[in-house]
Amino acid sequence: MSDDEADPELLALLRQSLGLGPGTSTAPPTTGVLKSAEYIYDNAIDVAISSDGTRAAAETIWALMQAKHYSTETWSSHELHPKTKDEATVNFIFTMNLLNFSFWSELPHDERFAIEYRGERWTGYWSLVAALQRALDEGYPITTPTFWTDLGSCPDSVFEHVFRSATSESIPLLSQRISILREAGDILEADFSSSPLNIITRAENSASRLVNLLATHFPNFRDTTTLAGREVRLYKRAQIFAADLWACFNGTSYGSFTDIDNLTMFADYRIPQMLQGLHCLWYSPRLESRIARHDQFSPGEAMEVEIRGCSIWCVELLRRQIERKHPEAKGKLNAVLIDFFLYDTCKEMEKKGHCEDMLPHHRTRSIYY
Ligand SMILES: Nc1nc2c(c(CN[C@H]3C=C[C@H](O)[C@@H]3O)cn2[C@@H]2O[C@H](COP(=O)(O)O)[C@@H](O)[C@H]2O)c(=O)[nH]1
Repeated sequence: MSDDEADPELLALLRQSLGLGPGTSTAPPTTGVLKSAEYIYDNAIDVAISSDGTRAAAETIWALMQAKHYSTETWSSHELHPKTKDEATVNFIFTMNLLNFSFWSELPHDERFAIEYRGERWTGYWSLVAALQRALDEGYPITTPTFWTDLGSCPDSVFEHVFRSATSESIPLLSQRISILREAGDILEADFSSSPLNIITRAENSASRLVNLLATHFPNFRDTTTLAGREVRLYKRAQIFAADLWACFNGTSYGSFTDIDNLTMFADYRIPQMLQGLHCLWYSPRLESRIARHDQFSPGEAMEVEIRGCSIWCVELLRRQIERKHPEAKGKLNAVLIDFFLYDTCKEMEKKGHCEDMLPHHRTRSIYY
């Protein structure tokens, strides 16, 4: 394991004691996520990857991405995503990715947690983005880290107001979301002068180093678990933070990374559903029946880890397959764009009711995704 794959926390302490800067390692930094994904795939029992399914899906995905001219520009085209290319948007993206987890609901669509904003009801990930935009419109500096730790101007009731639902269902894990913001505010003050920009600067244009810095300093980004006795890293929100910056800033300014292609797919609960629906992922009958009956999977149980890890590895195989068949894709395609494309496509299909006949996504209540 390269020293950037050693335990990031231990490494940071070691560097500090040696008086070295955080980014002094010579080896190109890696996060260890892709290696973890391959290990999970090699040891999985209830999840497998279909080579026929992956080959077919690679063609479909590439054709559709081409037809849609899918690129980093797509990120800013979403109505609710911030449009200015400045520090305020960096803070918005950081806040969003501290909270970008677990929106799923067992209630019927019109009863589930929703945020009313600009005359529309937003659910899922978009409910989070809408809540943050609405709070800013209402004058709450919700994307300013020093606000999160100011109990005088930001008691819990402010967060309850910011995330107030248009239905009787509250946002899932509200108390955890509040704790995450308060803790992140304290850590930012202690280690980064209360500015998320300073984390990006310290990453020295390396997306991997940015991911490792988040995992080292912020427990809520430390999305790791074990499988068959070995620690595995998934780092879903830490990676998507770097990816959102890259896409929002079109690979320039605060989104300029020399190693963006080292990021993997983000192990959430939507993309695995798409990969299974595209016949890339195969689930064992016992796993499929648990998902079909909306069983809750505990964070870290083998089946849940296998779904997440094999999804990451499957997108890596999709990327390799596309580049094998379409050499022109080299340098234009990476796991981030495939992931973003699959997420957006899944949401478009859901809007048209095309997800009804797909196996549901798996249910895990977790702050990590
Ligand atoms: N792998 C992956 N997971 C993603 C996203 C996004 C949104 N990304 C935006 C940025 C660029 C894209 O173009 C999207 O516009 C949210 N999620 C995750 O999904 C879950 C929410 O699902 P639902 O409840 O159905 O909205 C939850 O775990 C959330 O963390 C993604 O892109 N990739």
